[in-house]
Amino acid sequence: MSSSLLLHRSKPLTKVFRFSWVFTRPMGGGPRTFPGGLNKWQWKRMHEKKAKEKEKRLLDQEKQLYQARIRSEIRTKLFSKSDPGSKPDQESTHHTPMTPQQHIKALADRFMKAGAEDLWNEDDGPLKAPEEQSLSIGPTNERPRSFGSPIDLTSMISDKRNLVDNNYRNVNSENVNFSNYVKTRNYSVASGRSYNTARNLAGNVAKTVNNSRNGSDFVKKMNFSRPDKMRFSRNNGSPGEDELGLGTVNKEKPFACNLGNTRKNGNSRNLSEFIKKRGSVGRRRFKRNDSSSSDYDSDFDSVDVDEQVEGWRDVKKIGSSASLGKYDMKITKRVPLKNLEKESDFSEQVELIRKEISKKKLAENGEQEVQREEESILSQKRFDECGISPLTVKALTAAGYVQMTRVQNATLSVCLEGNDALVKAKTGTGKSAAFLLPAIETVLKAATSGISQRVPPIFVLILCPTRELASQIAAEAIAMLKYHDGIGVQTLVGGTRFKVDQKRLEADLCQILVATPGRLLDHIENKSGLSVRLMGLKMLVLDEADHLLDLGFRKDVEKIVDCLPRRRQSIMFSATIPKEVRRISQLVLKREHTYIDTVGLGCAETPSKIKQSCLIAPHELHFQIVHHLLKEHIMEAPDYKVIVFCSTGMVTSLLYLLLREMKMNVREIHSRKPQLYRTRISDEFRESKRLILVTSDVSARGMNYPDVTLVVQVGIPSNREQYIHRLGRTGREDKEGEGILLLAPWEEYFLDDLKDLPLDKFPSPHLDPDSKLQMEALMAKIDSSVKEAAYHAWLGYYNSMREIGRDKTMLVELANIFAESIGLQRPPPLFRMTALKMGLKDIPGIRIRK
Ligand SMILES: Nc1ncnc2c1ncn2[C@@H]1O[C@H](COP(=O)(O)OP(=O)(O)OP(=O)(O)O)[C@@H](O)[C@H]1O
Repeated sequence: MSSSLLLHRSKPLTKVFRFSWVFTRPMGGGPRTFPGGLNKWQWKRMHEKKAKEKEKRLLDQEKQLYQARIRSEIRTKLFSKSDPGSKPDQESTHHTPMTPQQHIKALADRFMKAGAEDLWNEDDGPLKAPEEQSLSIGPTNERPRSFGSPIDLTSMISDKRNLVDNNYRNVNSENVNFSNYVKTRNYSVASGRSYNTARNLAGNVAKTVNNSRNGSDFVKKMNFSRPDKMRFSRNNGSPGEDELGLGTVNKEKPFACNLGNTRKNGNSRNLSEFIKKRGSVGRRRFKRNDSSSSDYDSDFDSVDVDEQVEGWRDVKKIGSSASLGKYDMKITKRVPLKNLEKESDFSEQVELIRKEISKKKLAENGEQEVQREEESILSQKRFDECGISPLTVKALTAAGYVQMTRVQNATLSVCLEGNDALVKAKTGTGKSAAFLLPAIETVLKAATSGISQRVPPIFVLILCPTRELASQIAAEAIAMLKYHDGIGVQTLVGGTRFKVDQKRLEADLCQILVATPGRLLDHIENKSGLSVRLMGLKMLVLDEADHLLDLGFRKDVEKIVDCLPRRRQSIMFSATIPKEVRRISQLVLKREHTYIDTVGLGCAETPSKIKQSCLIAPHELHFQIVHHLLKEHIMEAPDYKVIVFCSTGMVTSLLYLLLREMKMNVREIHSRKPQLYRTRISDEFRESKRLILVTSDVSARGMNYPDVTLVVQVGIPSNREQYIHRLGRTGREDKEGEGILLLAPWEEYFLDDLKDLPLDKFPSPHLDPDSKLQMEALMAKIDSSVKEAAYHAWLGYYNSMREIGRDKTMLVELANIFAESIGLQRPPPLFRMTALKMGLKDIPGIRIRK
């Protein structure tokens, strides 16, 4: 498949149907007038027509898919034969989960209907075999058709025996055998046209037999072995009755077909019988050879070799039709009649085949190249080819960016044209630059428009969910603006002093503002002058768009959007865009926006180079297991860089303290920490190796810490999207990575949400009893206030999970086991109000603070 990029321009309904919805309701009846002033029948006909067109379109698509499949099947066969070292068919093709055969059968099943007749390629030959072309066998065509100079096997043997001997191996190994192919596809024919095929084939046999007195010798000399099964049968040639089971061929010598074996099959009449009835030539010949089945082999083999050698193109055609099995209605045109007309020159033919095969091989290598390109996040396009400012290109080059990533390539032109866009691309594929580049161009364009304004406008507003991410985006923007003068980038995030922000905004240049929604809204609502500056806004960017439209942020985002000018461009980016987000994206985007999905339908949303696995173990063992996993990983990867995600800030803090006690090189980031500390740790982790970061979801999205070797997720993530984003902190920029999800047995249901992702089962680790004791001893050293806070946070987090939150008794039981496992003698009490709000007031096991 070419690029998995999907471009879809959402169009408003009004574009499709520009009708006024006028319904005139007659007494007791349905509407008389339909949209567009159509009457009931016109309306109905219009819909029928549309439905037919749609069906035809779908059929066409399936047809193309089907044909491509056939071609790839043939290719696979060709090269698995040509390359002795290659893997067998099943392995060499990558069509999962269906095997190619299953897929073809499935597609063929769908063509079991009228309309499938036009399935063939143009070059497959005429729809009906012209009368003069068909081989006459049987009462209607008594005389065999003239094929020009018949193939003289005797002379061929004498002249070309060496060549044949030499080339047979090539032909045998490199070419697809018709019969073999037929066998693979379970070829059987169920129509009058298929009967022609039988006649042609039979005639072909007969002709060759007739013209080659030494046919059997020839075959013997070629050392053709007897095939294991070969079956031909037909019923009178009438449509629907005729059945030609073009049987199987010896696997070693695929050109060899055993007519002798055919006769053993009681269900089908064999070819010799068939020929006896239908053609005198065939009858005479087959009678003579009746005593020796190998001769029959020989006779047929020679024809088959002949066919193979004369043009393997026809193999392709035949392959296609054969693959339709009994559903095929157009066998006639598949008969490679014209091949029989020419006198064959073995050497030329073999040469031809060789050329064809090497051409195919080249094409296949090209395909592999394309596949490699598709796997890479980089596109073929360079930044200096995409029409952005040369100064930006210079800065990009200085930062080591030369080629665009695929998402950048896919989105840049759309964004530069001023369209609204919703963009989905895997984690670590360069989405930040994909929106920063058009943002910079927007500023450059707006700045040169020359309208002097009293207050300097902010041209681009970038919203993102976390403070660290805002800083990271601002830093990347500043790097891209390295050679541009007079363009300022600023951040507005929580955790800093409001007044300081305000002064900074007034004093320094700010055409691009990167902000978290809460703090930005504070500034807007405090009438700090920011709203006026935002009235000049040209572009709004939502990074981690799905998260910003989550319940936690949506209200703030809506309020912010309400304060922005309507004439603006809006673009939204994320690695995950669930359906609900697409639906509500019009809170921000114009209805006519472009949806760009570089992940592709049906493809895993996680980077392919991340090894993902899941480990199921009781909650109370989780900390011990994390320690074990870290130890193992550090031994395997000396330059380790690990992120451990915990469900809440306080649990993060507890695990951090415990790992620190265990002498691991560890840091923590979560929302309970002061912003300065968070920034410092974030910067340190970005620069470091051999470091473990224990964090809550504040680091889950967008954070670009290079070369993270392992991500461990402890406990169930809040949803599938969060799992994907956390995991995406590793395996960025096409690098390898590993992710382990650690779940309690009751959390296993979550795996249902990940069933389309390539998760393996992680083997249960052997936990060292000594380390358990050591851990208990160290846990005892940790301040109990931290443990109590962790217990409360744990309870709060899981209480908000629908699945467990409903069963309060169970929840409290599990929470109390957790409390015990972290060394709390008794579960810490809750405030009455808190317990009430959580619905836990009267649940056994919950203690209420007096
Ligand atoms: N054209 C490019 N050439 C080389 N490297 C690039 C290019 N564009 C981006 N990168 C690098 O790719 C890495 C990931 O980029 P970025 O953080 O923008 O990914 P992302 O898609 O936004 O990830 P996430 O979904 O996690 O937010 C960064 O280190 C960035 O420097």
